Amino acid sequence: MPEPGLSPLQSSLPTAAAHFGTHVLARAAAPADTAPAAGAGRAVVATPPRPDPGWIPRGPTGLGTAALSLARREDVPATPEPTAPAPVEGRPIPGLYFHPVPEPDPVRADEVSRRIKSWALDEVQLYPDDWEGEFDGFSVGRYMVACHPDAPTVEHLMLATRLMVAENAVDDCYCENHGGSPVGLGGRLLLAHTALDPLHTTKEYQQQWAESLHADAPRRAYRSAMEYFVGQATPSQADRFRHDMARLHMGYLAEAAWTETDYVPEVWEYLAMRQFNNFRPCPTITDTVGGYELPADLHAQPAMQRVLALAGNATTIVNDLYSYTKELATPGKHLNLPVVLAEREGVSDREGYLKAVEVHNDLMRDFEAEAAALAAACPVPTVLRFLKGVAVWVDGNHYWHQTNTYRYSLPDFW
Ligand SMILES: CC(C)=CCC/C(C)=C(\C)COP(=O)(O)OP(=O)(O)O
Ligand SMILES: [Mg+2]
Repeated sequence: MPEPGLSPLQSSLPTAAAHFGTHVLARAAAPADTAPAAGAGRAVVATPPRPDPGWIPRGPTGLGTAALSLARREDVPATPEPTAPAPVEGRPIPGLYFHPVPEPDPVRADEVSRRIKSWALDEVQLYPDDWEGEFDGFSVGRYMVACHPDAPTVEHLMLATRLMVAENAVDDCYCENHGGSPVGLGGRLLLAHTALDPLHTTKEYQQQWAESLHADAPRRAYRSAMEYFVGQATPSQADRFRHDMARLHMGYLAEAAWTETDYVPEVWEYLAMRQFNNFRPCPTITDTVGGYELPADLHAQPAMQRVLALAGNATTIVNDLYSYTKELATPGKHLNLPVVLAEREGVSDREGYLKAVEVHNDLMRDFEAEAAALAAACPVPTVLRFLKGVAVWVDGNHYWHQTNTYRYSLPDFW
């Protein structure tokens, strides 16, 4: 049984780590530019964050071990005075089960914001001038710093940040409101997917393909972000990511097919589509961003796959809830869980929304229970750290949605 006040994951993971006792590597000193430690508060309602419980295995310490660790200090400019954390804006959805996170380190967030803008403008020519406000309003630096508090350096954070921006560019420009359309989407996605999973063909055609990767902003972004990622990830981490992205693209295609035929899926069908059109590619790179590797066979075990699916689903329904009013305001019917519930179960918009909150909460609780069970059954340090990384990503994702008042606002249902 979980201790009172702790989620099942919180209470079982330290136990599992303690089981490993002397095998767990000593904690490496956190770099000066790191955000608050990964032990975010894990209570149901907003409570002050807990300190790092200290059970997350870090890199080796001691004389001569610095070269073994990716967790080096880094050249992020120090602020002369400690910067007071910005107050959290935006209110959480009433009744939503979530865990508050420590305010992301503003120095890191600013540095990631600076580097990502320079990448977007100078390296991949991502957007025209008049999209700048929207790019800034996305606040991707704060997002990624909140989701990856254990990243050893800003460059590790940049791996996740470039991919996040590229993924959103593909969604916006191919599928949604920046010129996207369901018509012809399959062809566009397939060709963009080759920026992640390269074409191997004859010399004659290889060149044309290579040039195509520079033909539009989504492909330039995918190509470049993947090049950086592959430079840091192991081959199996890169392959894991490609698999998750193929899942994502399949989800986009199902959503587009339903839009084209005006089909409103049954609730379970919608949930199946949203399991693929999903944030999953983001938490599953937590080990690469953290500078370690969850071995492929441990990632592939069915219990881990279930945990990842549940985590991805909870994070994605969070998006459906926070983006509900934004999506209502777009032309045509935008599918999200509250809309599908209201239509398919014949309830009011408000009841559909409130039921979607319950679906989310059940997914979150299942995720936490399954993660705790896996941690107890397989208390390997990389498994424990990875599970923690996924849980922290889930919490950081909620934080970003709640606080991104530029992008999201809540409906008037309470
Ligand atoms: C970052 C990433 C892998 C995104 C893939 C899918 C995606 C864009 C989401 C899960 C977000 O959902 P949605 O398209 O509804 O986004 P907004 O509501 O427009 O923020
Ligand atoms: Mg949405």
